[in-house]
Amino acid sequence: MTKTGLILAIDTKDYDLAEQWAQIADLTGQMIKIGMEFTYACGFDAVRKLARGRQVFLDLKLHDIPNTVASAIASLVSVKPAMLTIHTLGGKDMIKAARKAIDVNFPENQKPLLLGVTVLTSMDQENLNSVNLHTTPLEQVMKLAGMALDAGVDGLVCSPEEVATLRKFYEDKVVLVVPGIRLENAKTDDQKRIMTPALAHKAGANWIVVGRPITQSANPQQVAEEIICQLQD
Ligand SMILES: O=c1ccn([C@@H]2O[C@H](COP(=O)(O)O)[C@@H](O)[C@H]2O)c(=O)[nH]1
Repeated sequence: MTKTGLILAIDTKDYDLAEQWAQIADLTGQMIKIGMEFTYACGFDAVRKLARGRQVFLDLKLHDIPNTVASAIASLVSVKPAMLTIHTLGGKDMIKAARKAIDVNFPENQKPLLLGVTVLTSMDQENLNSVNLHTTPLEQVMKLAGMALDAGVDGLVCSPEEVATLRKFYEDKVVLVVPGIRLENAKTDDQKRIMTPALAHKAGANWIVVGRPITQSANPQQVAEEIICQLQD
């Protein structure tokens, strides 16, 4: 069975709260995810400060022309992220430029994994249709996955619903990072393609990403520990 780790999503505009959550992640041995909310609100000095001494997934979901994405990635070296994201919908030229930017700019032992976001976990069939995509989420994820892996990503961000198919097809040749995790299998917010931690682990996720179910709970550390228990075989 694939080993699954927990990544805590630090989605807040408040530096002190981010530090409190990151310390819970430190105690339970988790990686932290820094995304747009914290970065835009607190700035890059704060990102570097929060990242210092920690394993960081920098989830900025870059999506622009190849030259701009490559230049942006070159500016992220000082954060020393373990993983970073681009949108696969940026296309193969953008992905190849991102690959090259990592290979050229990051020191050999500090190259982050390049992850391609496939179909956002907040999108269901209706949402796909609304952007004129008349495929199922699974078909769209598989199509983007093939293109993105050919173009040079190390792994994919997908919903738990696609993990088993991707794992069967690519075996252990791809890193699968999986948000859309909910403690109950019931849709209550913006996440549409969801699963519990235990089921995402069984399906073959390398990492699950969890934010609000931990950070908005009455006892974040306890919930994090309970989730980690669900990831044991
Ligand atoms: O398809 C995607 C890609 C990224 N995310 C990010 O993961 C976390 C999930 O947080 P929750 O509070 O557990 O919903 C959040 O930072 C998203 O930006 C995603 O949800 N789906």
